[in-house]
Amino acid sequence: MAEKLRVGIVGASGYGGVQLVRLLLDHPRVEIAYLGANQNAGVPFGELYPQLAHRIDRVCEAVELDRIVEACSVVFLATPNGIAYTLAPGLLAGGLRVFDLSADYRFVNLETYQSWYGGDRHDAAVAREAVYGLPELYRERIRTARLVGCPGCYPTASLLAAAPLLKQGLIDPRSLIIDAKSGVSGAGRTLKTGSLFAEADSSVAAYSVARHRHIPEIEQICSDLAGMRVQVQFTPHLIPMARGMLVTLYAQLRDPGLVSEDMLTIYEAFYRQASAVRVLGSGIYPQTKWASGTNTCFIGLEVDQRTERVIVLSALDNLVKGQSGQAIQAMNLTQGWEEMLGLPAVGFYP
Ligand SMILES: NC(=O)C1=CN([C@@H]2O[C@H](COP(=O)(O)OP(=O)(O)OC[C@H]3O[C@@H](n4cnc5c(N)ncnc54)[C@H](OP(=O)(O)O)[C@@H]3O)[C@@H](O)[C@H]2O)C=CC1
Ligand SMILES: CC(=O)N[C@@H](CCC(=O)OP(=O)(O)O)C(=O)O
Repeated sequence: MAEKLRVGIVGASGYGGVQLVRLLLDHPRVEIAYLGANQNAGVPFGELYPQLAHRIDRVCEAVELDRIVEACSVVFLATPNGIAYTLAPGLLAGGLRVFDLSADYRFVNLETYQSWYGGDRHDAAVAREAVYGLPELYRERIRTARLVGCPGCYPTASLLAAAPLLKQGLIDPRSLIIDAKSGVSGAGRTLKTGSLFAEADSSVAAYSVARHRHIPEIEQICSDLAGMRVQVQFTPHLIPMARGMLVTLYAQLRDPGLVSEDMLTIYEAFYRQASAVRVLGSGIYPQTKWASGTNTCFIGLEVDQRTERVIVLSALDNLVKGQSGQAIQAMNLTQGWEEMLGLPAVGFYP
């Protein structure tokens, strides 16, 4: 049996971190060699997450570059925006492969990043090397990447819903409207008033309307797919559940003669090789519950012949296909392993 790949997780104490631990503990080809945290540095992981204490006996360490380079061949950065770009240059120089779960390495243009996220960046050469980590769209580039900027939940659910339409020129790209709903874990484990039970329970609300930070990221990839500049209307909502995401996308068809069955055939062909995407049959619309705990994105659609619009629905688990699972899927590709190795495809349902 080949030696196991030594992987590290920076931000192990957060929601993304604990998902990575959960999934990597059951991955047959890796061993967890390092866990890093910030305020929780020095705390045994099993104390933070007693439900995993019987599976992993590691302390969350302070984030020190030399220690990570010495311990690992691959590292996942599950940290808030603005941390990865301080670490990735040193980790790459130390010979590691880096999978960043934050937004730091998702942008081709660093000025776009800085105008939406702020920060003072001096890592342009490293950023140029980064590959956008959505395997369904950039599989071949990911295979050879040393640095992968993994997309988060909203861009993943939105782009998987939109990609066949844009790539094949089926819609007027200016008509794209994306309505998205996220469970509260999307906001991370850090304390925030909006994530309190009394705020989020029994209530639904939109936020960051017309100014959410995922707009430029979604537009960047939509433009790449369409071969022209695309602007989208994107509205996120917080809904009272712990995990899960549902996107409803609307767009005006170029050919009003297309019916739902034609469109389903197009989507099925587009995602035939994509083991993390399931295109549902006619009249079946996805539920977040089906995707819970899995690295699968479920897609359903309908053409409304009255309005000449297509409506595409996509559901995923924000913490798995929308975050940690996606990063592991990218790691599998860089190692030449089966893309879904170690990743659950069957949900908890109900
Ligand atoms: N939650 C989600 O659904 C998704 C999140 N993402 C992205 O993934 C990343 C992680 O998100 P999430 O897991 O939700 O976040 P959490 O808030 O749950 O966890 C953040 C983690 O980062 C650590 N951290 C904070 N500051 C530093 C620092 N200065 N140096 C090193 N580590 C630090 C924290 O350590 P400590 O606890 O010790 O302070 C903690 O482990 C974010 O960039 C987020 O945008 C992407 C897709 C979906
Ligand atoms: C509910 C909630 O607060 N969600 C987060 C999405 C987190 C995420 O996915 O962030 P990145 O893709 O940028 O890493 C938000 O709206 O900012």
